[in-house]
Amino acid sequence: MLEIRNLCYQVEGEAGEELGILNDVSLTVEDNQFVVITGPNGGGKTTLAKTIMGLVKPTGGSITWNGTDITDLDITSRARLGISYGFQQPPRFKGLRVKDLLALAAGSEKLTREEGCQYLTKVGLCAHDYIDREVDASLSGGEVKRIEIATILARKSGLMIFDEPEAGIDLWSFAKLTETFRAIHAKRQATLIVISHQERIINLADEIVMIGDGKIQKHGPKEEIFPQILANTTAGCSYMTEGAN
Ligand SMILES: Nc1ncnc2c1ncn2[C@@H]1O[C@H](COP(=O)(O)OP(=O)(O)OP(=O)(O)O)[C@@H](O)[C@H]1O
Repeated sequence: MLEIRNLCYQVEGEAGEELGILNDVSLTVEDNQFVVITGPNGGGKTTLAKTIMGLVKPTGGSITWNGTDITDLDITSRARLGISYGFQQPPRFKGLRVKDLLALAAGSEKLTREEGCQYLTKVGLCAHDYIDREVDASLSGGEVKRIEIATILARKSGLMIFDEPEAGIDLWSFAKLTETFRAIHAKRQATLIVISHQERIINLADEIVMIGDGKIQKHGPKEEIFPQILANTTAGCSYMTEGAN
């Protein structure tokens, strides 16, 4: 179980003022739940994901994973406890091949070529074309992104966090990816936290968390929250509700 209590992340603005990026965020995610975090741009979604992963150090509050307080643990220690994060803009590693990256992710388990290929297939990549390729600048953004998602799957983490996995991915690969998320969830293999604006991903969720202005604006079962979000997309904007005229 993931327990986030009163999490705050404040930074100093250009004029020396305090900016609250996350403001008193509390959230409990039960094991093997599929939670989608959504909300307006700049609301604080990525920052929240990064605090869970250990890439951003909160200025207040606590994060507990399966009873262990991980608030002050570094990213490596959190990864050892089974927490994985997929970047919005994944890094590339010169000299490393896709199969090496997947084997590194799988850790102590020996990863066969066939298993490596299966992970690539799950993210919509034609496995035999990619397994021996170097993870360098010759790969497109969408290819790198899918390879990174494949490494997260190979890690078999207890908590997988994906930041906008749909970004830069074509429709066919996206369909394959949503099917992979659905299958992980159906087998209750991991807790999934996915930052997304995509209806197809939101539809897979057990729960939706809507974040705006660094706060949780809404949180509840998909059946309850999703209709509210859809109804609110035009609220407050007279141009969208009344037309341009
Ligand atoms: N270190 C920082 N210093 C100043 N501002 C920051 C810092 N980190 C984040 N922000 C600001 O905090 C806000 C939240 O950023 P974050 O990336 O978490 O939003 P998001 O909800 O993931 O947005 P998007 O949907 O556009 O990806 C943004 O306005 C961002 O510019």
